[in-house]
Amino acid sequence: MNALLHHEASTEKSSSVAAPEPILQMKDVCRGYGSGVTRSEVLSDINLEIRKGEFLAVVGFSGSGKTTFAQLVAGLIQPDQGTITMEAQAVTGPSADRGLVFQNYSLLPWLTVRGNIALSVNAVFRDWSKAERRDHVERFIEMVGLSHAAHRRPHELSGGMRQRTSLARTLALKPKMLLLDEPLSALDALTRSQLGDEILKIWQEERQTCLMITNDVDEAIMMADRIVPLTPGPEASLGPIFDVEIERPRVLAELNDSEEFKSLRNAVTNYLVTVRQKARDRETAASKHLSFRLPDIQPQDLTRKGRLVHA
Ligand SMILES: Nc1ncnc2c1ncn2[C@@H]1O[C@H](COP(=O)(O)OP(=O)(O)OP(=O)(O)O)[C@@H](O)[C@H]1O
Repeated sequence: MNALLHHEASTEKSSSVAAPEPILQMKDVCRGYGSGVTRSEVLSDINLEIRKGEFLAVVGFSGSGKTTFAQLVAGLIQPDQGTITMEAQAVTGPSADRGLVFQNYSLLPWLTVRGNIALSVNAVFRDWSKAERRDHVERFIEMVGLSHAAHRRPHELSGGMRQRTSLARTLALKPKMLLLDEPLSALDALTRSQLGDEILKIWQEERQTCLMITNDVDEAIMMADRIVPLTPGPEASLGPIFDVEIERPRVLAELNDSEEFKSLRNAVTNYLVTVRQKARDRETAASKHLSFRLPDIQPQDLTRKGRLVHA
């Protein structure tokens, strides 16, 4: 496999240079939904260490379990098996330490941009003075470039502006770790790339740990230090980690001509396509062993006189 492929996600064995200490660890995590015959195992044997200060991207196909993964890390749902720890503390519920930005903004429609951000800031930083909180809110509105629209309500904003508001609201809580669950997927290509650049800029300034979930390999390479593919479900697991050693700042227009970028994109995409094909082959092979027993019934001639059914 490709030289950029560093190591298995499940085996964070040390190399000669010590890796930065992990902020979050997932050990043997499994998670499914339902019970009995309707039970489906979504994630299986997830092992991962997220390093302090890094930008890690999890890439997977639609339906593989990416949102389930993000919700587990956020503490919104619990593993059926295995453990998740952040700075040696078990993750047992949501925390202001892990700020989640969803793909569908989740803003309160009756509050303005400023009001949506202030609501969270006031709830979390209760011991701050009013003036401190107000300045803090304004700083984050400015950081995401929304000062001109701070008085507008969500229905008066474009999709990109709503996502910026949602990002500012989460960033303003100063989480140790930022969880981005397909934050750009609902946006058009131009807004997507602009907001992607802004997220990177903020990440570089604030040096928070960032975990982004995406189905877009190019976006992952553009933004991340490391990429982990999520294999197709059911029982999705993590594949090998790919290191992204392309220098920052990365400019998408320039990356398209970069051999390093193309080779990494091929390596990640080929890995995902190959595991998906293997999963499909397994399904096809399994379905061949299924035998259906037809009911023992005699066909009846419904056209016989007196029995013809007219529509
Ligand atoms: N609350 C739930 N109850 C039952 N099944 C669920 C639930 N949430 C997700 N699933 C199932 O788990 C699987 C993975 O869903 P999930 O949303 O985690 O995937 P995803 O990779 O984020 O998908 P997409 O990219 O399409 O948003 C799907 O088959 C989905 O139907």
